[in-house]
Amino acid sequence: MNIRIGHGYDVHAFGEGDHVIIGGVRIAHERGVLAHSDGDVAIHALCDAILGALALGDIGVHFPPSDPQWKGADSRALLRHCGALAAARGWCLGNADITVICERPKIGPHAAAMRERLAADLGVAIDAVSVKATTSERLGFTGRGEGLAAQAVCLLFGS
Ligand SMILES: Nc1ccn([C@@H]2O[C@H](COP(=O)(O)O)[C@@H](O)[C@H]2O)c(=O)n1
Ligand SMILES: C[C@@]1(CO)OP(=O)(O)OP(=O)(O)OC[C@H]1O
Repeated sequence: MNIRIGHGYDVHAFGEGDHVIIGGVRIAHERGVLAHSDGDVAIHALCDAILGALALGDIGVHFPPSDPQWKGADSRALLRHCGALAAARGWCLGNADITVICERPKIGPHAAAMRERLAADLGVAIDAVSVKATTSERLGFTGRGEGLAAQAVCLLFGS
């Protein structure tokens, strides 16, 4: 069996707004995020992990921020596209593990819904997708509440 590993990282600064979208879940919040798309930091990191495992460049190559097509884009559609790129090359997702880094919002209450949506978009069982969170103990830009960050790793397997 062949296996591939991929890693992704993304950041979005907070801006005006009353909600954020993380892991495909809309969460009421006193700030929004600055983004060309819906600014889903967890999905962007996961897309980059999948693209990295495939050695197909990064999310900006496939969905350029300069392209009006992606303005306000639903990141779940981008994730489905990345999953399809893997499937077309004979790769299946073994598992993915995402860590969201922020003081707020709290991710824990939403993690199950995120896992469900991400697993559905990638056509895998929910136990193949993990969503975790950590603060950065008030240190750095996430600690100061200036934005959201996320890291993701994934394993692909193929015959
Ligand atoms: N945005 C966040 C951050 C953290 N959590 C949960 O709280 C736990 C403790 O966080 P520490 O940074 O103090 O280690 C963490 O393990 C998460 O379960 C969260 O839900 N949302
Ligand atoms: C998906 C895209 C499309 O503009 O979303 P953005 O909101 O620009 O987010 P970022 O993570 O900075 O870069 C990825 C982009 O390709």
